[in-house]
Amino acid sequence: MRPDGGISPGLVAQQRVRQLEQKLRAKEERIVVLETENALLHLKLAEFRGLIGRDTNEVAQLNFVHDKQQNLCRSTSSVIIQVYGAIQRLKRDLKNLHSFALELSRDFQHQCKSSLYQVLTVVQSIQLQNEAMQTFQTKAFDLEQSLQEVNERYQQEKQKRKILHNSLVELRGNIRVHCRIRPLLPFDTASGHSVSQDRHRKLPEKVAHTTDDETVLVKCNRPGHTLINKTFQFDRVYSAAESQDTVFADVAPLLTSLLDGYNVCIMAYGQTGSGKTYTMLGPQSEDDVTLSIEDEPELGIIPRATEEVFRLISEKPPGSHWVEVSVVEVYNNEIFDLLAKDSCGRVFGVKRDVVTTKEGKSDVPLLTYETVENAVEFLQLVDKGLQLRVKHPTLVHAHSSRSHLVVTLTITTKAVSADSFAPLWTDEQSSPRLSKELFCTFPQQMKDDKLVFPSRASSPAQFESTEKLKHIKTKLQLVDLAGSECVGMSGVTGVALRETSFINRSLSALSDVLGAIAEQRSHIPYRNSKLTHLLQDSIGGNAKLLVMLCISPCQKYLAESLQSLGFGTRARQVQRGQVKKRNLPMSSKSK
Ligand SMILES: Nc1ncnc2c1ncn2[C@@H]1O[C@H](COP(=O)(O)OP(=O)(O)OP(=O)(O)O)[C@@H](O)[C@H]1O
Repeated sequence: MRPDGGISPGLVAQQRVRQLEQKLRAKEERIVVLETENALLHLKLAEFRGLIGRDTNEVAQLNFVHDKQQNLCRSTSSVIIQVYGAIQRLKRDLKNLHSFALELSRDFQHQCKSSLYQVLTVVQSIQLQNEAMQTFQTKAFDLEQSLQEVNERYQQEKQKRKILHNSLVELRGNIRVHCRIRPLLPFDTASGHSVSQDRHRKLPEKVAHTTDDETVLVKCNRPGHTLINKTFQFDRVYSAAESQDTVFADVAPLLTSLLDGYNVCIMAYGQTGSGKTYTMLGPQSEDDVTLSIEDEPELGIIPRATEEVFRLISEKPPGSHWVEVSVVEVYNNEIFDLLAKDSCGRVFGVKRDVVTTKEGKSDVPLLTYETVENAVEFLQLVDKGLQLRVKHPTLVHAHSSRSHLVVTLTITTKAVSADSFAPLWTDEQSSPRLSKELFCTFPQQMKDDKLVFPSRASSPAQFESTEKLKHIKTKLQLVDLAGSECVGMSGVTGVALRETSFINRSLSALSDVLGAIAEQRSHIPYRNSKLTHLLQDSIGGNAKLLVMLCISPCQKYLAESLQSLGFGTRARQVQRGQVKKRNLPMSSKSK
């Protein structure tokens, strides 16, 4: 140190060196530290470089991934853009849809409202209808009740009508005689010219007239001859103008009786050409005898009666009745079966015989019976039979029938045993009577199938005879008699004369039978001719007979007309009175 108290420069330099040395040492230490740190940093750098090397790969990979992601992002963006566009469109659609749905919903609401309104209206109208229906138901119930009452009354009235009908028919007698005067016809003039066309020729004189519908007046005043002025009364008289319809209208009630259990016979009697065949069958041309339902206005009693029978049957319980037909002709007192067939099925007339069964009824063994179900089938059968009927020209007309034609409809009625018989007949006034009568009067017959079912192998009646069911048979015999002419008038000789003689004999036998019935003789000579024998069940006794007298109005046939009117008058003498139903044993009468 210096006396002035100041610090020498050496010292200051020393201090300075010491300080610098200290600083150096501190710097060196610092350098060591820094070198250490540097070394460490180098290490770290190396480490980091290593890491960087690794990371560079990773970065490359990441870059790759990044690129990919960017690509992905780009494609995603485009997808997103597309999706966005789609979403926008969807939004628009949704918006449209929404507005459409709104519109729809408004419509729906509107429709709902109107439907509801309609439903309400319908419900209201248904309610009204228901009320009306209830009123109707009440009315219908009332009506049903009154209908039932009316029906009951109708059934009662129907039964009363039946009683009245049968009483009326019974009061009219079991033999009725009607007379039909035919119009003048071309063959009435000698030349055969038409009556209306041949104005210059003198018209044939008419001698037979109707004065009312029950009286025939025959008036003839020829110079040199006795005056004839006679009236004849019959149950009904038809003028020339009266139609087939009118004639049948009076016949039809008998058919009701047929189904009530009576045998019925309708026969046309008269001289040749007087209109018997016309009345019974209808008009027939020379070469064609075919009957047809189409010729309706001209049809005669036989086709009409058959139609009526089928109509009446149709009102009965189904299957309770069936109809069989036989067609025979009685020629020269022989019976010919006009429905018999040869082995080839051709129809030809076969001779048959008529016998009396032990019950006193007439039967024709082996006679052909055909079951028919309607009038058309029936007409076809009758047509076949008519083809075989014997006809010859006479002086009166060209196709005169030389045989008696007998068409028989046998109606079989199914009836169950006595205790259950009534139900089948519930609609018939006569049913209780008939059933009672059948089972009281004919117990033997009901037991004896031979009576109820005569010898017919093919008959359904016979088939069912062993069953509990029993059958009642009634017969409708429709007869077109051969002409009752005088021999001189018909102008026949030889074989034809023989025919005429047989015809007249059988008609005379018929007249005798009616006479015997009229006189209530104990013996009725049915067996004097095949004709009367055949018709035995339908004439007299309990049967109803209608004789249709056919006469010509011409003076030329005066004698024949008077003869026919006489026959009719005789037939009419038959005592009127209660008619018993069919099937009474007739043994005492028919011998
Ligand atoms: N009421 C009538 N109306 C129109 N024509 C009739 C009438 N009656 C008969 N005739 C006609 O007279 C002719 C002779 O009649 P029909 O053949 O019926 O006589 P018939 O009595 O049966 O004769 P026959 O006994 O000879 O067979 C026939 O041409 C027929 O058409």
